[in-house]
Amino acid sequence: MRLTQTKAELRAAAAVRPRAVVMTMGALHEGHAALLAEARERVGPDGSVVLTIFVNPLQFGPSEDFDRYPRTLANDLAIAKAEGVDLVFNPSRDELYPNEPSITVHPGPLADELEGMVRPGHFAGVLTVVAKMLHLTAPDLALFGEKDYQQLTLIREMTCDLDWDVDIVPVPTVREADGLALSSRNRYLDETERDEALVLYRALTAGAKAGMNGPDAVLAAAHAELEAVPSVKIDYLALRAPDLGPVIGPGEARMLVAARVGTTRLIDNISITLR
Ligand SMILES: Nc1ncnc2c1ncn2[C@@H]1O[C@H](COP(=O)(O)OP(=O)(O)OP(=O)(O)O)[C@@H](O)[C@H]1O
Ligand SMILES: CC(C)(CO)[C@@H](O)C(=O)[O-]
Ligand code: BAL
Repeated sequence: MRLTQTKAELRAAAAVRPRAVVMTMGALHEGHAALLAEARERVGPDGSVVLTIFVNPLQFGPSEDFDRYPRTLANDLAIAKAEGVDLVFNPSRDELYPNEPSITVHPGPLADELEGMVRPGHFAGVLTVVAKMLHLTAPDLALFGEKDYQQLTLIREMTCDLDWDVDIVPVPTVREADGLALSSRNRYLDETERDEALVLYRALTAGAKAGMNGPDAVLAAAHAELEAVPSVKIDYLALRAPDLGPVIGPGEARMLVAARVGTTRLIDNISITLR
């Protein structure tokens, strides 16, 4: 496994194909490992898997956790090696953004909803760094977790609308045994908050069980669970079509939730079949 910190080294690295990229902000856990394992499986033993680790300042608001975001490079490299990663790209901020970029990606209206309503400008920052990483790594496929469902949807929109020849592969959310979605931010939670955080998954599964009774019943069931733990502050609970447009009739839908547990903001989502 090679570690590169410069764009020049990355570009010069052997152009083995097929090539898969997994983009992360580091602090790797089993959710990231699942993306890397899927990447390795898809490219086969002769293809290459590239992992990017970069805490992207562009996607954090001024009062968000950029400074305290966990940075655990030695442990990340050990996980990457165990998952058969060929190349890790871990640039510094100055390497990736030598100047404050004057041109950034301008996402469509979905970027102003849900996460975007609470984190204005977040998805412009995400899509800008994803665009840069796609150009720099020139992959055949790029894998993203369904845990960040709106991000995945917007990345698909970007590569489709801009005709980029890259396969965007979704990977299902990896959860703890009790259902909590793995997230680098879980390490901010103390013991009490860790228990409280489980209400997100309880709300989603209660909603999914109510799917046979229609959208209103789904939302009511999920709200009832969330309201039972008033210390958890809801940013949004939404039921959408799989492409995050409005729900239109029976069939597949997505329920998405974001909430604050103490000072930690968590997100999760689930697929729901509406009758
Ligand atoms: N539990 C998970 N299951 C599957 N994929 C995941 C999971 N958690 C993160 N990912 C995916 O890993 C990639 C990198 O995510 P990121 O580095 O932000 O990790 P994270 O755990 O989501 O961190 P954060 O706490 O900031 O949300 C994204 O595609 C994300 O969707
Ligand atoms: C896709 C990403 C690596 C861009 O910084 C980030 O938003 C993340 O980790 O999900
Ligand atoms: N996992 C999405 C990256 C972020 O929260 O900024």
